[in-house]
Amino acid sequence: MTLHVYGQPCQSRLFLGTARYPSPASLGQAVEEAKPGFITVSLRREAIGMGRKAKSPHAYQGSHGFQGLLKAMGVPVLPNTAGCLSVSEAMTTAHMGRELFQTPLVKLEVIRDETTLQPDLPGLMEAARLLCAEGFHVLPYCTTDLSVADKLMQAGCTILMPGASPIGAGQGIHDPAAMKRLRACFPETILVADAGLRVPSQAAALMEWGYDAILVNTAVARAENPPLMARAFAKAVKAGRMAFKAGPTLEREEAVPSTPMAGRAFTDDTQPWRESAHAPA
Ligand SMILES: CC(=O)[C@@H](O)[C@H](O)COP(=O)(O)O
Repeated sequence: MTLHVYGQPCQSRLFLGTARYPSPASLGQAVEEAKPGFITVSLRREAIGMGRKAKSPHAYQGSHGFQGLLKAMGVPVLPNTAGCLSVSEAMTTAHMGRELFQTPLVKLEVIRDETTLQPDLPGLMEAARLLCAEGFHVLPYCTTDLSVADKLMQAGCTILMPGASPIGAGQGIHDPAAMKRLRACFPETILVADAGLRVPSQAAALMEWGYDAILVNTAVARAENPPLMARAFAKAVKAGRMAFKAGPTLEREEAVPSTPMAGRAFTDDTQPWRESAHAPA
């Protein structure tokens, strides 16, 4: 089943960040290898020749080279508000993204501070409310907090992007139970696991738990061989999704003999083998 992001079909369940690559060629090759569903672009950090406090789309006129590169990749762009420290800054950046890339989509980040890069949750909820009311299609970078998820959904978000661990730190999945709980509590919501992944097995695990997609940047961009790592993540996301659809067996506390009893070669009805909720076809 194809993933749709606010009605837009995705060619892949891997979304790729475009920052911190060693060169434009390396970024281009990584995108070529991963064939991601989206590439996400930080207006504040990526636009060439831009001051950090740029407030007008005209400040991005010097970024034609980078925009040309993005266009050449032929992958839908998801503008993001990475690095925005306030609601107003995130709103301004979202408007610039809409104008530059002609899309209502925005990956919304409102961060508390530049050291931890943790989401400022009250700010995030407020910005999400305002942007959704303006017709933006908002993908909020959030935590696994269930009440925050409720509020973001009430604001009009149909997709959530919970962080697995701090952005750029490569610490993997800090709290697997919380990631699984969010999945279980919001079975109909599109969940894109975001931030902190280091190796493809972590992306595969999240997909096995039923996450709909993965966003990764640093693990690919700062790998020794970014295109190869991009390809590895793409394969892991596919494998994880396939395993989820196949319906993994339950983990058990005790051993269960795998040798069948005489006359019962193909079934063992005394054992529940899977969760009752099955993966979609
Ligand atoms: C580019 C982007 O959106 C990042 O802010 C994102 O959260 C990815 O995090 P990693 O760099 O840890 O993969």
